[in-house]
Amino acid sequence: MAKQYDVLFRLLLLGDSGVGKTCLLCRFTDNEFHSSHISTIGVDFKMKTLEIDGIKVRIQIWDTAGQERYQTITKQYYRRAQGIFLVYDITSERSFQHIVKWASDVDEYAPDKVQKILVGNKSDEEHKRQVARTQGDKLAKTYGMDFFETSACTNTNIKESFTRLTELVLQANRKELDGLRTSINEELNIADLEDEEAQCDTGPNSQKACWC
Ligand SMILES: Nc1nc2c(ncn2[C@@H]2O[C@H](COP(=O)(O)OP(=O)(O)OP(=O)(O)O)[C@@H](O)[C@H]2O)c(=O)[nH]1
Repeated sequence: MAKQYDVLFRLLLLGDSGVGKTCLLCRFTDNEFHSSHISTIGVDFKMKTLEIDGIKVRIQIWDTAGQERYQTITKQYYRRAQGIFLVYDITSERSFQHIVKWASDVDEYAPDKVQKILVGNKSDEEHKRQVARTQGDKLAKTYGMDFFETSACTNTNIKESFTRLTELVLQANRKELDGLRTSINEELNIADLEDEEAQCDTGPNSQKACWC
């Protein structure tokens, strides 16, 4: 049976309760949007496979509870993440201010190599905006992160932001990736040889054409 994926990465969604982490995930994996807010309890995850540069990347995306009371549990998931979304809600100045706290938790608990991007969600709610796009841009630059304004509601920049973080994780794991490419190529070469051998064995002029 063909391999379903070449590499597996873990991504984590962090941010205050209600910024839309679960909705971002549901939109990305199932193309669904729920208007009700049912707070995540602890952590939950969903999977999706993306193909980047010919590599099938399986991503396991962990959705964490934004509520303070679950922080002890959720922090245990930081250290196994290769990529992190820091999410705020563009209609909540408070959720934007808290990004500093989320980022400092990431510095403390996640691996040094972890890749991060900043996401300002609910961009469809322009009339309620409290955080200017330039503020998001500026903060992202301070941290050296990419920045996306998204809407899980209108499906804006969802695929783009998940793909971008996955690309960054792939780049950061380039060494392992090159090893993977070699083994993929070796597998392909072996498969080619096997095909050739099969043709030699079964071809009509196998005695004449075959050198093996
Ligand atoms: N208008 C709008 N509403 C959104 C968007 N994303 C999420 N919401 C709404 O915001 C509320 C909270 O969304 P959730 O995805 O449950 O938030 P969360 O960050 O996972 O919350 P916790 O699990 O408590 O940490 C829900 O009522 C969603 O429908 C969006 O892009 N636009």
